[in-house]
Amino acid sequence: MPFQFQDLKNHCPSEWRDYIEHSFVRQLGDATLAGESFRHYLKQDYLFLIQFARAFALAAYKSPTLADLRQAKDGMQAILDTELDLHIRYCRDWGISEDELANLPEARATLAYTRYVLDTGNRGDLLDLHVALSPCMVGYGEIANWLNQRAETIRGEANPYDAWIGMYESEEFQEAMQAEIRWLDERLADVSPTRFEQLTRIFRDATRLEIDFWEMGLNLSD
Ligand SMILES: Cc1ncc(C[n+]2csc(CCO)c2C)c(N)n1
Repeated sequence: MPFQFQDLKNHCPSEWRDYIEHSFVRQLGDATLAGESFRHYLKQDYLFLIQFARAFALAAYKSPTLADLRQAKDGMQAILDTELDLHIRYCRDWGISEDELANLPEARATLAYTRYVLDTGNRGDLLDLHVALSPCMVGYGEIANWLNQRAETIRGEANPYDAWIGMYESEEFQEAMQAEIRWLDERLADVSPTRFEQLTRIFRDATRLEIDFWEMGLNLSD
């Protein structure tokens, strides 16, 4: 039986659920999340995005084929040329200036997660790195879909977090998420059970670090 991305989730169902259905996510959906928590999250997410651009640069270095190299370059370019600018504008709407963003210290949860991903990529190969990136690449799309099928979720102007959900439910983002799943399904089909066990550990750890990122937002921890 070839392995698939779905098998990674099946190997840590409680961690995956705790990430997707986290209190931060629920409160964001039903519009009860404290603005202060969301602002803390947004500020740290700016720093997170910068480190993720580095992770795509590492993916380029670790690319065995031209197609992989181009894919890594596109990922880095998307963050540097589009997403960071969008994020800066979004932060401004929430009262966070570019100057403030430029002088932020990294919270421990941001440090732990991003450096874990970079270290996993450094030690391993491109598949290890993609598995470490996958809770980020796939989870946010799943979160938007989970929120949309939840009765308690409020959409539209009554929810100040509506634009956040809108970003990750967008066709463009959902397509990028599916492309990542297809890439992983192709590679995972060829791995041995032992190799799959190693990859499961990486997936579980990265998912736990996503949970910590939500916790950091809720608790305003640095
Ligand atoms: C903690 C945290 N986890 C995941 C994402 C989502 N995300 C960040 S970079 C990226 C790749 C797209 O170019 C995606 C999907 C986030 N923003 N913050």
